[in-house]
Amino acid sequence: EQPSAPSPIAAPLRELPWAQLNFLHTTDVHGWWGGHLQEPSYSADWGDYISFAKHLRDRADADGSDLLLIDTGDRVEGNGIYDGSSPVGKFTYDIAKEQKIDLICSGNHELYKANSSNAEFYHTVPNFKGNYLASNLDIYNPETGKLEPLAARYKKFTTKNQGIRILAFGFIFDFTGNANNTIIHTVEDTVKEDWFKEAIRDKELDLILVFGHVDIRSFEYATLYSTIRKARWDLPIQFFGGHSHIRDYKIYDSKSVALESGRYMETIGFMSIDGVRTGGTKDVPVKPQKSKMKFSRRYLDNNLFSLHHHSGKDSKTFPTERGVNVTKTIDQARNFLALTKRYGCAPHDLWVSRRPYPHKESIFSWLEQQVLPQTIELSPRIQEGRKALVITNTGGIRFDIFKGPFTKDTTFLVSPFTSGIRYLKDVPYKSAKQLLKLLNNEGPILEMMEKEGTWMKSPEHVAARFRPNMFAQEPDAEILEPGFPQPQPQPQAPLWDLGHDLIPGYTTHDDAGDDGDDTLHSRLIFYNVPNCIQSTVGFSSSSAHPQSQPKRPSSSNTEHIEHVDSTEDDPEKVDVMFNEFIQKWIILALEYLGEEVEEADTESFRDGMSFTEIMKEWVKGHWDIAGETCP
Ligand SMILES: O=c1ccn([C@@H]2O[C@H](COP(=O)(O)O)[C@@H](O)[C@H]2O)c(=O)[nH]1
Repeated sequence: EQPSAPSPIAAPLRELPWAQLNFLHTTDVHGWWGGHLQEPSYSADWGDYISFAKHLRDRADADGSDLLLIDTGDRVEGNGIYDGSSPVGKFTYDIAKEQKIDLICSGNHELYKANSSNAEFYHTVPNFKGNYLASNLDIYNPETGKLEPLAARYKKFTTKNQGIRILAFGFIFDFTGNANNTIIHTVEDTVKEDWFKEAIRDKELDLILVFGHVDIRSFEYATLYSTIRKARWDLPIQFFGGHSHIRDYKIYDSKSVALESGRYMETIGFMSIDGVRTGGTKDVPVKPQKSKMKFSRRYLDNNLFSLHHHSGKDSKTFPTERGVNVTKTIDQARNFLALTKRYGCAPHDLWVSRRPYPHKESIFSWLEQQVLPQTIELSPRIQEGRKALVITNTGGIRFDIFKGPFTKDTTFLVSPFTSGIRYLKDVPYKSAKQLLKLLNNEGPILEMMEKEGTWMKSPEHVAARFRPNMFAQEPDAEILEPGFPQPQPQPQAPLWDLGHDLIPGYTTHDDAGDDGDDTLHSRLIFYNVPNCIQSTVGFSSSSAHPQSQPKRPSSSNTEHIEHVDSTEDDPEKVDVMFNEFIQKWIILALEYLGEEVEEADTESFRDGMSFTEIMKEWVKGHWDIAGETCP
């Protein structure tokens, strides 16, 4: 782990369900190679993961089983190690490649910008030569300009010890927000391709493995499952997914399941299968597929207490030379980038999902009530007496702020993106004031987003559309102030009786039940958030816009353009300001409201200064307590 990482706290653990064929799975790492330096439960780093995988590979070699490592994309954007270097990603590729990953693919974050997809072409694909798959992804070759698959469409291989013959595909969901140097073929189109149909008809197969940057409860995986199952009624099909940043496990049928392994190096997913047919090796005879196969999953908290336990090692025997070197490389990169440089001191925690919105400890309430209005009120147009509505998407905010030092690192963890704020001058207020509802509630904009698969919320929150019980019910307004709902102790399995005080953390409920997490935790409550929040700037406090602080985000189908109360102080026109990332949706929504606006009418705020920089400036100006100690 990194030198400043907090030590993990001992906790009751469930064992690894080790079997004939085993997998370790990472997804949505988003550059968190250094692990979590403020959270003991997730404080192991990529170097530790390298040591851990080595021990498990040795175990497989010793008992004749197999172990495969999988990563399902979104390795970039979300941490100073990636976003804080110039050019971005300077250290990322060399760190990532030190792990021996058997199957790897791209996520959407590798594809938002041409420079990151080209970096896949130049770095990740060759670094994982033969293991990178791109079943539905093409790139315009930056050397020749020709469109070609980013990597092989599929791969057939035989496992080292058991001789299991595996056909693997590496997909990305039907993403449409990519830069124009890549092309994504929809999954529906891809399964109709001759090469796909031929590949799955291969008779010399023991298992089909579909991994991808795809929500395991999505239409895309449902399509892949039904297509393959129709062709191969009895073959095991193992899915690995990602993108929605959650721990989840789906059972398709008795021979097909899917695992999703969280986000940000918080979780290492473990999966095992027993009863797979073996093609035979010199040590293992040909064995038929068992009529009753066994699939098991475990979500490991990524900390050294867990990793030592599951590898049967201790602090002396765990670190491998390669792992230690990678830990050092990460530390050197962090130092080079001065990620611990302090910009201010956060007076208390601010949460993305662990408090409802609005709430005094919601990161969105902080942005809405402090950062955005206090920044934008200084702009010349507001100083001249104009008013503005400032709208930003909640998905641009990626992580919590903990009480204490707010560093360069924190800046990128919270807001890694480069988009700035843009504005439309003098929009009729009668339309502008309807915007937030249109962006947040069901209606034409949400229908279009669903169709396109582009979202304004964070992936965790988007995932809730397939998982209706994911979030706590909206609490009543009364309980929001002055305190907040306390996590309830959860009745637990017998390990609870060992007398441990359980640490709050993931308590995953999935298709196999409640026993997937390796660490027994007390339950954390998560709350849903709207797509967008809005600040009002330049309004007198008595005429503050009614929608700036929704009491309860509404989900009614008819409310998206309902009448919003007018007051006498209503201006005739306001500036509509918004995060550049949602410009398309702002324009569409205004058009829907009857305004004639187009991209060319928008202007950049403060010469395109990124929202990330804006937040950093605010922290320096408001939370800087030079000389004072910061807890
Ligand atoms: O420039 C950007 C890029 C993305 N977002 C937000 O992130 C999600 C996608 O996140 P994943 O990790 O891929 O699931 C997207 O829906 C946006 O909400 C952004 O705000 N700005």
